[in-house]
Amino acid sequence: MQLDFASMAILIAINLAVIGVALPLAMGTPISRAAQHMQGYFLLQALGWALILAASRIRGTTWDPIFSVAATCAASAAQWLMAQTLQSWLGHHPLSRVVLGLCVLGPLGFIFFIDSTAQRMAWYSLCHGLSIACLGWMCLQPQRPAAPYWRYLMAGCALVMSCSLFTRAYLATYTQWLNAFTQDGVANHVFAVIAQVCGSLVLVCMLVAWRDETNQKLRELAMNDQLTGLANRHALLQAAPLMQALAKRQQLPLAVLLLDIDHFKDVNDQHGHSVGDQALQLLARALKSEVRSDEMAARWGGEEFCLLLYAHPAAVDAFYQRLCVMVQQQSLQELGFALHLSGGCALQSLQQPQSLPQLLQHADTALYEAKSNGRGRLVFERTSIAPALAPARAAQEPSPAP
Ligand SMILES: Nc1nc2c(ncn2[C@@H]2O[C@H](COP(=O)(O)OP(=O)(O)OP(=O)(O)O)[C@@H](O)[C@H]2O)c(=O)[nH]1
Repeated sequence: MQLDFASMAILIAINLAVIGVALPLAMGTPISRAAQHMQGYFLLQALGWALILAASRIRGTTWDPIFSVAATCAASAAQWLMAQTLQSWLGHHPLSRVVLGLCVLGPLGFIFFIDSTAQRMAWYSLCHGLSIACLGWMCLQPQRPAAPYWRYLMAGCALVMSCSLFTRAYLATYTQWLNAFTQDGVANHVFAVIAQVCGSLVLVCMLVAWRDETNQKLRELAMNDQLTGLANRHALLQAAPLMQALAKRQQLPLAVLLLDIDHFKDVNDQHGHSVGDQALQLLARALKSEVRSDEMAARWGGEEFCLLLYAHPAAVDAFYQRLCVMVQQQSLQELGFALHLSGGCALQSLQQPQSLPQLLQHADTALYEAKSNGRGRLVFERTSIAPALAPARAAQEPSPAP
């Protein structure tokens, strides 16, 4: 079966136009600015192929050069839109100016060499190949790190495309083998297929990598507290059943510790809301440095933090003491006054494990008791297995107001 260039060009143009038109259906409307650029890329490429085909049908007439120049303009504009899409994803890159220059020089040189089919083709292929090589380099040297594997694949596609365009420029300049975009024969077919497959692959990679990144960011937003960078309540509630099950299976102690900054309202009132925010961030930093990687610290809400620790009561108590000293020292240094903490703790019974809401309820009751009894202390919930520690902590000095 023989496939002539005209049939192939028609198929490619229809294919690109359909992708361009259907893109909003796949991505959902309204589409982002980057997706609009991508849509423009497909539609302009389709237009470029249609114009090349039209020019080949009217060879020798005055319309031939006009259609041919219009085709190169469409392909160059598509190239520029691809660079724009890439930059929307990976950030602005200085090489984009070079791409813009090549996208302008390509059609200009094409007009300059308009009388020689081989020369104009060689020039345009060279400019196009260089600008695609620049896009490949932009994928390898992004302004911000992102999806390395997808970027390597995109850079590989760009390399294949630019090599095929340089080869085409060479063949057009030094051989009779290939001297027109529309010439029938294997060479042009191969170049057309490479351009379409690699061009589409680059854009698909961009879309998939971008979508993955966005999903990842959304997951992080849903699970993290924006002010402190700690896990949020939702993340803790998700992680807790697994930690409870692990503690039960391995017979580990599991403590639910609620921590609350004392007189935090006064911090805000006396020093301002931004200092209050700094105080929360300071405590979060201390928690991150003290809590082990298999345990969990989350901002429960306001100035209250919830911790899940694999620790016996004595270890929880030691943890609390260490944390209080650290937070007091750091807050004195950084904020000019000392922060004090109250804590309420409930322990999961190894014999009759309670549900997380029950444990939280018990920890909250213990925290309330710590607050009522003067603050600046850790209270264990009464049914927990460390009754001896509660009075010991209760003997502490109540924390002064900041
Ligand atoms: N700066 C800042 N303040 C917050 C934030 N979330 C909650 N707050 C403040 O935290 C304060 C909590 O006040 P209270 O519940 O009365 O607690 P408290 O003053 O610490 O009193 P005790 O807990 O009884 O010692 C309120 O003034 C809230 O406005 C936040 O993200 N940033």
